[in-house]
Amino acid sequence: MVTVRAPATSANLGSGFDVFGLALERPADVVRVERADETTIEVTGVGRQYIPENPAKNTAGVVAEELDAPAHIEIDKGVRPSSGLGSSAASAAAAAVALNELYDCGLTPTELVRVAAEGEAAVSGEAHADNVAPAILGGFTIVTDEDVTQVDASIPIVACLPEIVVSTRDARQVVPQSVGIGELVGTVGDAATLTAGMFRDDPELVGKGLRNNSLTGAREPLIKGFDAVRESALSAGATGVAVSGAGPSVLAVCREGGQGSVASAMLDAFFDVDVEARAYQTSIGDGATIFR
Ligand SMILES: Nc1ncnc2c1ncn2[C@@H]1O[C@H](COP(=O)(O)OP(=O)(O)OP(=O)(O)O)[C@@H](O)[C@H]1O
Ligand SMILES: N[C@@H](CCO)C(=O)O
Repeated sequence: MVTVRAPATSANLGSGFDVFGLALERPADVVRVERADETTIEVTGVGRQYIPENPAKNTAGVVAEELDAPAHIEIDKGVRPSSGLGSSAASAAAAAVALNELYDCGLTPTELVRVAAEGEAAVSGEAHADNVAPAILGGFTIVTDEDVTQVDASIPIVACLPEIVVSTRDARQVVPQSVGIGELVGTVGDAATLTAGMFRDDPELVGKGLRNNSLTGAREPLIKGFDAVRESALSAGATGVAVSGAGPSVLAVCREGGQGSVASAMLDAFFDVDVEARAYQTSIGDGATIFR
């Protein structure tokens, strides 16, 4: 039996649609695998009623099929599904790392990212790896068709999750299919600024890189109260705010020790538009961890 904890993640970060991702210290999924003749899945924890136990429809089951590693898989969900915090990716990442260990497959962490991305494809229709990469590798990650690059980074974060459901599949429909040259130039500038900030552990630069972006910004209207929540977070000291992944979570980058006031400002702003929410005061953290 092997048990793995894989963290929640936040993808896109404004300027890095389908490219950037970061691991959060919390929340996380815990997945336990045991060898079996055929794959079965049991789900407990937050939002379990929305998660299929049919292995063909669960990201962890798809990973078991990809690795040809049948197992009884117990998933304890800490990351709410359809949260924008990489819920489906946390299970896929934890299952990939756990099954690689259980069956001694010998895959490298980067190879496991590609396997876990197939689990994501089963639920969102496309094998984007921007959540599974940080869920496995930790820190800040940059995913392209050819490569996965990981950078250790330490930045304070608030991830505010409202009681709204946005599915990744639906949120991908609102992203524009093309952008103009001016927008492209701005996006490259923001992405480069954010990346420099990650290397320097500099919340000011990372926050600047989250600036409003026409691709990921197209999702803001799907989140009731988004503009007010962003303004409140910035007034409370956040250096930048963006939709987390496909939403509805809202990510705020904070200065050292600034998470408390930013979290409470974001919760108040959601409350003012009658939306219940919870805020994780966290920071960029480690990837999947095996418990022996
Ligand atoms: N193990 C799993 N954990 C969570 N959701 C799963 C799992 N397997 C399948 N799903 C399905 O995936 C969907 C949730 O994935 P989705 O990508 O929409 O949310 P998310 O992972 O929280 O968001 P994002 O990718 O934007 O961060 C739900 O429909 C859920 O039923
Ligand atoms: N890059 C993905 C992340 C969500 O899974 C998207 O924004 O659709």
